[in-house]
Amino acid sequence: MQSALIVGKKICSSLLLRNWVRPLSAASDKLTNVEVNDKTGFAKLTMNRPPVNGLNLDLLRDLHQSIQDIEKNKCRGLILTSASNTIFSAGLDIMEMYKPDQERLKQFWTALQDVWLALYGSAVPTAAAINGHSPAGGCLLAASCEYRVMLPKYTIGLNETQLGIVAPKWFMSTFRNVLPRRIAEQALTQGKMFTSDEALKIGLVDELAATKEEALLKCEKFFASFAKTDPIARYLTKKQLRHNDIKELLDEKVQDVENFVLFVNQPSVQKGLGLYLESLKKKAK
Ligand SMILES: CCCCCCCCC/C=C/C(=O)SCCNC(=O)CCNC(=O)[C@H](O)C(C)(C)COP(=O)(O)OP(=O)(O)OC[C@H]1O[C@@H](n2cnc3c(N)ncnc32)[C@H](O)[C@@H]1OP(=O)(O)O
Repeated sequence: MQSALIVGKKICSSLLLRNWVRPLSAASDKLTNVEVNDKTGFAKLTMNRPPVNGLNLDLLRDLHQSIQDIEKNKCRGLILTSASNTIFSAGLDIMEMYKPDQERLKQFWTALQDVWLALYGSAVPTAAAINGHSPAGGCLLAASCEYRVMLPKYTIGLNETQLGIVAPKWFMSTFRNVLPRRIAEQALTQGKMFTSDEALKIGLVDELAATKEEALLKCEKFFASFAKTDPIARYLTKKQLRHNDIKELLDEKVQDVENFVLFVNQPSVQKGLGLYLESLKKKAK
């Protein structure tokens, strides 16, 4: 592989002697972990924020950094997955939105925008190995990738309307990029969570796999399908197809943060989030 290491160079080169999988990021306290296969050039980006990979400010910043590192290293594919055995990601960490610190709330939404822009617009081919439940923000991350492989008996979807929340435009365009418009409209208005089988049927995921290992292999097979394409032509094609969605957010990025802050601070929204958090905690008892 041609890529140059940018993080943890010494650790990585010593690892290379005994193992062809090297970590791109060396810090042990990170909420994401990146491993690059030097034979294939494929990077596995693993979210690791127990118990549910709730997307808080720190995880979002970490994800953004990792996506940028993978991109700078000119990896040949990025597979997004989870360290949990049952949850891909529970979506946005509701604690970031409930009784929030106002400055942090802005940073939080900006970090989510940045992750989406980096992942949805990535020059590197992207795939998600969805090895657990994937509601809301978790579904957004998976749907931002170019290919999805899911394990059976989990659920995935943009459930915002069920929480009394309106998904922003760029969540919706991500769904519309994957699903036929009519199905996207129904799914979004119903806030529907799909089982793995249902998700396969409507095309929200591309394949099912029995195990995480099989899911990772299927993602790699997807990357291998580009073997005969020119990487730059491939990227420019993807870029043009996704251009309008990305431009729409870039043009309204600051306004979008303001809309979010205004929305979250509404007393009725705060009340709804509080009740939802309580219901999640009661369920855990
Ligand atoms: C105009 C523009 C306007 C803009 C308008 C604004 C748009 C906002 C868009 C919002 C996007 C989102 O992603 S909103 C987030 C939506 N996410 C969800 O609805 C998922 C909710 N969670 C679940 O369904 C489940 O937890 C699930 C993920 C399946 C895992 O189930 P399990 O039984 O394995 O685990 P649980 O016992 O439920 O959860 C373990 C612990 O994690 C906590 N937990 C679970 N999900 C959590 C979450 N998302 N945030 C915080 N905490 C969470 C639980 O309370 C438990 O806490 P303890 O009891 O303390 O251990």
